[in-house]
Amino acid sequence: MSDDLTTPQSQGEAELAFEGALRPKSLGEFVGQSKVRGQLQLLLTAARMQDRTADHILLAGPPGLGKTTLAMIVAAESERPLRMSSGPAIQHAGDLAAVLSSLVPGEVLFIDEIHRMARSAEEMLYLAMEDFRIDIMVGKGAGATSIPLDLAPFTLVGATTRSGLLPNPLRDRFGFTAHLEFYSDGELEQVLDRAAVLLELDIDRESLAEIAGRSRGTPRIANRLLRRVRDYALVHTGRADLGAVRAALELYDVDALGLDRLDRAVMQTILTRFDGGPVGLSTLAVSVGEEAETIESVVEPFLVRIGLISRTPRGRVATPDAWRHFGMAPSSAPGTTQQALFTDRL
Ligand SMILES: Nc1ncnc2c1ncn2[C@@H]1O[C@H](COP(=O)(O)OP(=O)(O)OP(=O)(O)O)[C@@H](O)[C@H]1O
Ligand SMILES: [Mg+2]
Repeated sequence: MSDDLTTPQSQGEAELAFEGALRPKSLGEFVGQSKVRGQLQLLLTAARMQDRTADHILLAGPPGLGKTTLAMIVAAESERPLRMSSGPAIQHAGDLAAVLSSLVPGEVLFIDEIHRMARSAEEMLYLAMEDFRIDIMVGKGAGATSIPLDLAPFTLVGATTRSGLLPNPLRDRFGFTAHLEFYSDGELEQVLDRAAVLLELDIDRESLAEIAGRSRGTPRIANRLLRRVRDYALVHTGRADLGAVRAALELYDVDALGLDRLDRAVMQTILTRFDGGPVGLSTLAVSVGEEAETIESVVEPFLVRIGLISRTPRGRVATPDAWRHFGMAPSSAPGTTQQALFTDRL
């Protein structure tokens, strides 16, 4: 991925430390996602009333919307210890067996990017989730035997940016799937307001609204832009006002809609190379030199949400708003790029 200010993925250690400091610690502090919050609250309260471990929870949604934060909150609210792992770290069933067999009763196990776990581990996880038991294979070939091992009851919290990639048997074993949505500008203002207090930054409402509007519906980006505005105020203007916000965001190429370089590259490609579309996902990915997965899970959901592209059975199409935002007019001779039109992977 690029290192643009508006990529929703986390960028390095400094940002991780910063995120840790700003992470809400309870459901009450968690801004927005009111539906998901209500659903989680009920599930956790019921478990607590019966003094049992909560059902397994799957958190699905684009990067930076609060999946890791919610996993930590689940553990904190249920007053249980939290173990953190991730799909890429579980490349063999043995990796998972080691984690599962060392859990203490009631522990919350967070597996980030769960769609990237090894297949063999996935199968072990089915049994573990359902019966709190795993079968450990010993030996090879005809002499191989499986030894059953009982596990302490645990709550699995899985996070994924690609819930479509999860096999059905795994998805079905979660008691609840939370689909996180992009945040409204008003909600992002609340996120920023809270962050400004924690950063001891004096900033007015108008400025917060301006940052919120350019944050791609994503708290991680909102917080990152706020940091750059803080820098700008420190170095140049002495205070974080609308002038500082506009100048800082212009300096970092964040446009009025919060589009970043990759968003713009995708839009320009659809508009100019493909005459507004329709164009298929993999053709688009090749054209902008980015992986189809990134386009599909990071770029496209946001562009669809703000109404710049729509998905049709024949591929991605630019909307009239898109032509307007980029100051272009639809080509008067549609079909001139027909030979470049593919409708793969709709
Ligand atoms: N609802 C929220 N209220 C306040 N701050 C939030 C909220 N959601 C996320 N944040 C902030 O955004 C940052 C990123 O959130 P988080 O790390 O939980 O995202 P994520 O969904 O796990 O992203 P990824 O898919 O990249 O792992 C957090 O550090 C936190 O400061
Ligand atoms: Mg995360």
